[in-house]
Amino acid sequence: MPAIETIGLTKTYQGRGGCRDISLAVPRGSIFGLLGPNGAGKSTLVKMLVGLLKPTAGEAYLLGRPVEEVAVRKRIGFLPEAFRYHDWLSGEELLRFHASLYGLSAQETSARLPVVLEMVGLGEQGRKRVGEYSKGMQQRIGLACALLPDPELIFLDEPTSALDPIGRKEVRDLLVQLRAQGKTVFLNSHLLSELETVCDRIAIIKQGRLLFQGDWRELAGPLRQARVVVNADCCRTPFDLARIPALSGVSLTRETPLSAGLDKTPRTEWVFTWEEGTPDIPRLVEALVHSGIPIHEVAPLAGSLEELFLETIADG
Ligand SMILES: Nc1ncnc2c1ncn2[C@@H]1O[C@H](COP(=O)(O)OP(=O)(O)OP(=O)(O)O)[C@@H](O)[C@H]1O
Repeated sequence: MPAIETIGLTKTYQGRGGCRDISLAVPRGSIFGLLGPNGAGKSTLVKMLVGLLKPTAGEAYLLGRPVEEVAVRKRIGFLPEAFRYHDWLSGEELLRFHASLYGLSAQETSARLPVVLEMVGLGEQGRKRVGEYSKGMQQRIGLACALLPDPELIFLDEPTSALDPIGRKEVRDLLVQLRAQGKTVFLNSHLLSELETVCDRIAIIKQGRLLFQGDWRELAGPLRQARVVVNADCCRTPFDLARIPALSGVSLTRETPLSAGLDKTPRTEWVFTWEEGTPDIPRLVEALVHSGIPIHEVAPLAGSLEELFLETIADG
C-alpha cells in the first residue's frame, strides 16, 4: 500500500486555478519530490493532502486511510512554506505547544523534545526565543515541529529555502536518515539540484495537471551523450570531427570554452552525441588520443533534472 494515493484529486477555486484530476502514488519509504512552475497547483495539492483544503472531487489516501480521517493526521508531519511562528516563545515552548496540538502526553513530549532539537541541529538553542532565531534557525524549528510525533509521512514545503549550503546538506542528510528508517518524505521544492540528489521519484505539474510521475531519470531516456574536456589549443574551433573516420555515427553537439585548469591551460568542453546506442567511451577515447588530442576528463552524460524539467514544462 502506497504512503500516499490520490485518484482524480481536484480542487478548483470557483471553477478556476487549483489542480485537476491528479492521480499519484507515492511509495512508502521513499523521498518524493513535487515540482512545477509558480501557480502550477503544488500548494493546493499539499494542502488537500494535509487536510487544510477540501477537494472539489476525487479521493486521497494517506497510509491507507482516507485523508478526511482525523486520526491519520497524528501519523503525519507538515512543515508549511510560509511559516511564521510565535516569536515570543522559546524554541522549547513552541515545540511543547505543537506537541499538545498533536496530543502527545507530557512524558512523550519531554522524551521527544531533545531528540527533534538534535535532529535539526538546534541542540543547544532550545531555550532561546524564536524571535531571536535567524531565518535558517526558524526553518529548523519548523522542521522540528513537523518531526515531533515521529511521523511515518512528512510533508515539507520548501524546507531549505532559508538555509545556507551547510544547512541544506544537513537537511538532505536528515531526509536520507528518515528514509532509512522507513519513513516517507513528500518534498515540495524549487531547488532542482537538491531534488535531484535525494529524490527517488518526482511528479511534475503544470497549470494544475500532472505531466509526469516516476524516476526522473526516466525522463532522460537512454544515455546517448559523453562529455570530454581537452586542452583548448589542441585543435581549431569549431573542431572538425569528420577528420576522425573512426568516430562515424557520433556528432559533436556542443563545444564550450572553459576557464583554465589548475595548470593555467585553457580548456574546451565537447559534448558528443551517439546517433544510435549508448556512448562507446573506450572507442571515443582511443580515437581522440590516436589523433593526438590531450584529454583531461571523460564522462557519460545524463541530462540534469533542471534541463529535463524545463524540457517537460515546455512540451507539456
Ligand atoms: N485561495 C485561492 N483563491 C483563488 N485562486 C487560488 C487560490 N489559491 C490558489 N489559487 C490559484 O490556483 C492556482 C494554483 O495555485 P497554488 O498556490 O496551488 O500553486 P503553486 O504551484 O503552489 O505556486 P507557487 O510555486 O507560486 O507557490 C493558481 O492559479 C492560483 O492563482
